[in-house]
Amino acid sequence: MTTGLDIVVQHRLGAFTLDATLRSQGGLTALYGPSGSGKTSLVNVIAGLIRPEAGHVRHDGEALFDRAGGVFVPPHRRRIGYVFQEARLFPHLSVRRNLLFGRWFAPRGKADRTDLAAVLDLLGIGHLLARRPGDLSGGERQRVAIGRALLARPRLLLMDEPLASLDEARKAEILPYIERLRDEAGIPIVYVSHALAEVARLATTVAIIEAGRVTACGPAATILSRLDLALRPGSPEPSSLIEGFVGTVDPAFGLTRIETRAGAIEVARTGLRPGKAIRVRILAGDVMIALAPVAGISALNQLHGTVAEIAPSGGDGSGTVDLGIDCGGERLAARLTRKSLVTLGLGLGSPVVAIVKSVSIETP
Ligand SMILES: Nc1ncnc2c1ncn2[C@@H]1O[C@H](COP(=O)(O)OP(=O)(O)OP(=O)(O)O)[C@@H](O)[C@H]1O
Repeated sequence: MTTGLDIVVQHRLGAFTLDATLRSQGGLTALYGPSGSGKTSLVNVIAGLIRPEAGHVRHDGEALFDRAGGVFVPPHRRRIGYVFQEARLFPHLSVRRNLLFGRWFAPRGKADRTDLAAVLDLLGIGHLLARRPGDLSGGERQRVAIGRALLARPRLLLMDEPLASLDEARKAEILPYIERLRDEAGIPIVYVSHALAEVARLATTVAIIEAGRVTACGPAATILSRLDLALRPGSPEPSSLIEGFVGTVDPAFGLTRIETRAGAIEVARTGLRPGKAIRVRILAGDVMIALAPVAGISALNQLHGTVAEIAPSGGDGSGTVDLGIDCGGERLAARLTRKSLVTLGLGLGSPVVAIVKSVSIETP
């Protein structure tokens, strides 16, 4: 029997197409991607809230959905717990009754008192039983919502940005409980997030979702080392992903201006809708560093910034270094030789001009 999740789905939602393949083995699988990339849709497919046009969803070898085989297990029969962004507790019920409501859905005879005690202990919510949701902090409410889902004895737990509505302090408070859940409860978790730090901390497996497709999926360490949203010094080929929107188009030269916090970036592309949110990727090896703007050069894009990070790109003794350059709040990765670093006299805080040789568009 194949264990874990095995998903191949195609489904249209208006103008959006979900066309995703995902396989993961237990632990915590993070679905990571920008807003609107299809994370929630994929979770809804797993939960059975969306019936895809084609494909299959299998869990531990059992088909929950199989278009060709005519299988569709309804959501309430899937034994899948779902924790949303906001806790969705019943405001008029105590924490205890909210929790027991979850247990009501557990398969008969399987839930007993030990379950409740174990869940209270796991999530540190034993002292809250008599309170009502309105008297809890956001983090406590979320812990109760997780507890309610667990008490239904799910085979799989779906968590869709469960920390998104919490401030930094509350997030920090709840993260250790999610780690415990991952390590101790033995229930596989599918966890949606667009926060890299959260994914890096929690994920066993990472699936990157972009424009409805899973563009990378594998062990967290492998995928995160390829992830370039944050500069990752020492990775094989660091790059930067910069968010912006489509500005003016110059049809005469076939160029489009992308407005970003790092400054305007011209790309050799037309046909992009003005105002559309877009991301550009710049490979570290495509960035040259100068101490002042350079005239008489073919590169169109020169971004002003300061050196915020310097790290050797290979092991010690490597001839190259990776720089993290802060350009108006965006982080640009640049790879240059150690000799250039010394010749230019660069150190942390040095003002520089990043000359960008090539740019690719990430979200067409
Ligand atoms: N019922 C629907 N009809 C038409 N379009 C839809 C429908 N549901 C979702 N979409 C579109 O599908 C795309 C993916 O939405 P989804 O909520 O899955 O993204 P997401 O990655 O979870 O985003 P976020 O991080 O903002 O929650 C979006 O462009 C959304 O507008």
